[in-house]
Amino acid sequence: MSFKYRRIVVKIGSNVLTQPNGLPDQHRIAQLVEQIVDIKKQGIEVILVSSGAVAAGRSLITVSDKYDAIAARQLLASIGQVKLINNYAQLFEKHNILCSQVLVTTEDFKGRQHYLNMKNCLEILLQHQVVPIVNENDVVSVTELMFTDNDELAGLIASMLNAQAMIILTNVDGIYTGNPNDKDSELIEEVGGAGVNFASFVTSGKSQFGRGGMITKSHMAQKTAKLGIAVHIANGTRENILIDVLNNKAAHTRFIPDKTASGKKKWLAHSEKSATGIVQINNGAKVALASNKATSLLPVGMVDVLADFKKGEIIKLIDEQENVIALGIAEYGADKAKESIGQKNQKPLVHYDYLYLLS
Ligand SMILES: Nc1ncnc2c1ncn2[C@@H]1O[C@H](COP(=O)(O)OP(=O)(O)O)[C@@H](O)[C@H]1O
Ligand SMILES: N[C@@H](CCC(=O)OP(=O)(O)O)C(=O)O
Repeated sequence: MSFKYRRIVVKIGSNVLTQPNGLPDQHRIAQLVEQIVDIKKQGIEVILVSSGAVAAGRSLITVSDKYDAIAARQLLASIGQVKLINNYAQLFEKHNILCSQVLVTTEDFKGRQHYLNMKNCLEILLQHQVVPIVNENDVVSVTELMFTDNDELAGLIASMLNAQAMIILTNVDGIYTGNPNDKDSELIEEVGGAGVNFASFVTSGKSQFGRGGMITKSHMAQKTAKLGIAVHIANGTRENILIDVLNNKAAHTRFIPDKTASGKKKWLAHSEKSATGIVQINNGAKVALASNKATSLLPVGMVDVLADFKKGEIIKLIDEQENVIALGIAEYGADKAKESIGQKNQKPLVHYDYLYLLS
């Protein structure tokens, strides 16, 4: 059996692109480009999310310890991104394929209009047979503006573009039941549904040049699969890995996708950082929202408005224990919401179509 996808996001981690001595692994990068070209020839659209700017920068310049970590990262990424993208451009050119550079920050995903601008940009590149190569704009994104890592960015891009699958290439075969170097650890080949507690067996250890580690990768994979996108975590250091994953011939970890969520719900799923308002709901409302029925949030289930919001803004719904349980778009502003707290027969504050449950 092979997986039939029309559009995929491929994320390549720094370790896959870099040799242990810190220099770019030209041979491997060339082989990955060749596989992407083959996949494109099969009529599958590919968006590449590539890490490696900081690692490439490190191979070109030495930064003294006296500079703070953020400044050093800005310097390395600014120099390294040029090398990284040049490398890709030359390799794709050999196959008469154009690639493009798309550098983003978390700000580019906030606000529906900005989000749609970004989506249009990537769509027009794909319509012109270009391979977009996306990376975080590490030069300007500092601390609070940063993505957790490029796995988060890849999940956002896959959701934004309604991809059917996301392939995350790292330096191990997938998620193991323990430390991957431990002989008792086994590769988990399939993850279905929510509720797996990755923290119980995935250690916080990272590969030499990685940023997030396997825990954030697992959470992001689970979140993405919940939106209806299949996620494959596989070993990018193995020959022919992309083709083998698509033909289901490589041992790796696959997250089985849920039912496909709508575009609005996919956007909401990644919008927690853009939420303005906070509304507390009672237990009855929490149970009703979590049921399989398409339920909107009615004022009768509201307990309090803890942070103000305007009509059309994203709000967080929290339960009585103050856990965030959902994100939604407010049908009206905080003033009107406060007036209708606990009342029956009122217009829903969040319509089901604009509601995303976090668990
Ligand atoms: N249970 C586990 N299964 C697989 N990898 C794990 C596990 N626990 C920790 N890891 C570590 O996670 C690393 C991969 O994550 P990361 O460093 O973020 O890679 P990348 O640079 O590809 O994003 C592996 O090299 C491995 O050392
Ligand atoms: N944007 C950074 C990479 C950040 C990142 O998430 O790295 P990785 O964990 O190797 O995927 C860079 O290009 O160096």
